[in-house]
Order: sequence, then structure tokens, then C-alpha cells
Amino acid sequence: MTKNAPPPSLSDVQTSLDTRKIPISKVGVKDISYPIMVMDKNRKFQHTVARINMFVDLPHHFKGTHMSRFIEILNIYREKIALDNMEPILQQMKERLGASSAHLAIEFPYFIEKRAPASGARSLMEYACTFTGTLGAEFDFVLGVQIPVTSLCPCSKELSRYGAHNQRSHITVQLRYRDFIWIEDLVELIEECGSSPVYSLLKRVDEKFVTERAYENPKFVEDIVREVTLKLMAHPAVTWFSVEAENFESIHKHSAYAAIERDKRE
Ligand SMILES: Nc1nc2c(ncn2[C@@H]2O[C@H](COP(=O)(O)OP(=O)(O)OP(=O)(O)O)[C@@H](O)[C@H]2O)c(=O)[nH]1
Repeated sequence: MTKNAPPPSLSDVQTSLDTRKIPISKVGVKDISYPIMVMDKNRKFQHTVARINMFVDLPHHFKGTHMSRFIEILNIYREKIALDNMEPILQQMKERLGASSAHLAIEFPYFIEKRAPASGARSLMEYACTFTGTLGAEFDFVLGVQIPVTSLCPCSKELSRYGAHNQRSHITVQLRYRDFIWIEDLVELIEECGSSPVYSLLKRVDEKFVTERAYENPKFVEDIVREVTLKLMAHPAVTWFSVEAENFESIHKHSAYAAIERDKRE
């Protein structure tokens, strides 16, 4: 081909006919690293980097979806990938990909400034969060936050002459809500359900404080999910939730685990 020859026509394999008669429920792009903006209770906005999954359904007669269009949509929203734009992004995905349902999952680290309990020393704590949106006939949104806490075993405390095994635990909460909920408020509420919150920065006075607080406040993994359930059942904005707790046991090589799900709309 000479340098000035017209480009060959490129066949569009994706739109060609598939004869297997099998529709696909989710197809798209996964694990895109992308900058996003999250509303911050104290600083208005927080910039962070997310891992994003974008999927649509595909009717049986098409061979493939158009993967490039997902990224084009992300590029349109660029700096404005935020909670407020979840539904418009999903709408664009449906329209541009001719789909009847679209799914957008955004996983990101969110940072909250905390004060150590005795010294008041400030530090930033990272919380793993998720925004999960689906648009079919209706828009559905689920907020997810993972809150690390300390748990101290009530059984070990009861049986042992001194000490009690204790460990870091992850409480993972997913929720649907009718009125906006700040991630900061959710973290504060859920942290109270462990034996003690955890911090990035503790001075000696703080270390004594959290050690004694955990000892005075022993919790099984079951206690944790039950206490979270009581709090979220009483929260007027929450309409549905699931809570999981995983204690990374310090006396075992495995974790202790518990989960509860409640739909308050039923
Ligand atoms: N559907 C599909 N596409 C894939 C896959 N792996 C890579 N791709 C690539 O995705 C790229 C973009 O495809 P399209 O989005 O259809 O690109 P396009 O036809 O130039 O864009 P439009 O005109 O918007 O349809 C192509 O290079 C495909 O080869 C796959 O497993 N499935």
C-alpha cells in the first residue's frame, strides 16, 4: 500500500450476527484505574483513584459489545465521575451501547481525618468504599464501606487468668438509602460496634486507652453484626442493608465470620 492510499475499510465484527441465541447478562470492561471525585463532609470534595467496572447486557443476535465506548463515556465525565453522575453515566451506557441494563461499580479508597482518643493527634485513615449502580427500568444504588475495628474475644476474656485474644476485624456494610448519608457518619456509627476503633496514629497515652477500651468491651463476630443491625434498623434513611464481619483471629490461622441482611421496605 502506498503512503497516500485510502485506509482499508475496517469490518465491524462486534455488530455481526451471532446465531447461538444466547443473550449475555453482563459484558464490558473491568478494573479500569481512573481518577474520581467523592463528596467530603469537611472539605467539600476529595479526589481519589478508583477501580471501575462497566457492564451492559447484550442481546443474543450481536456477536460483541463495543468496548471502546465504555472508555469514551468515562472520558466525557473525566473529573466529574462522582455519585451525582452515576445515573447519567449509566444512562449513557444504555444509550450508546443499545442495552436494556447497565452496571457501574466503582471501588475507591476514601480518607477521613481522625483524632487519636487521648492525645487528640490527627491522622488520615483509609476506608475501602464502593459505589454500585445499576440502571434497568429503574436506577438502583448501593453504597459500600469497609470499616476496620479491633475485636476482643469475650470467651477468651472469661476463661483466661490474664489477657484475651484480640485482632483486627473488618466490618463491611452495604446499604440502600432514601436520604443522603455521609461516609464519615456511617464510619462513626459502625466503629462503635467493635471492641475499639482503630487509628493510623496512636501515642502511648492512646495505646493504653484503646487497649483498655477493647478489654472492657469484648465482642464476638456475632455481637458485631447484631449491633450494626440494631443501628442500621434504627437509622431513618437506610432502606436496605447487608453487614459482614470478619475477625482475622490471632489464635487461629482462619477468620471468624458473620453476616446479616435486612430489607426494611418489606
Ligand atoms: N466485543 C469485544 N471487543 C473486544 C474484546 N477484546 C478486545 N476488544 C476490542 O475492543 C475494540 C473496540 O471495539 P469497538 O468499540 O466496537 O470499536 P469501534 O467499532 O471502532 O467503535 P464504534 O464505532 O463506537 O463501534 C476493538 O479493538 C476490539 O477488538 C472482546 O473480548 N470483546
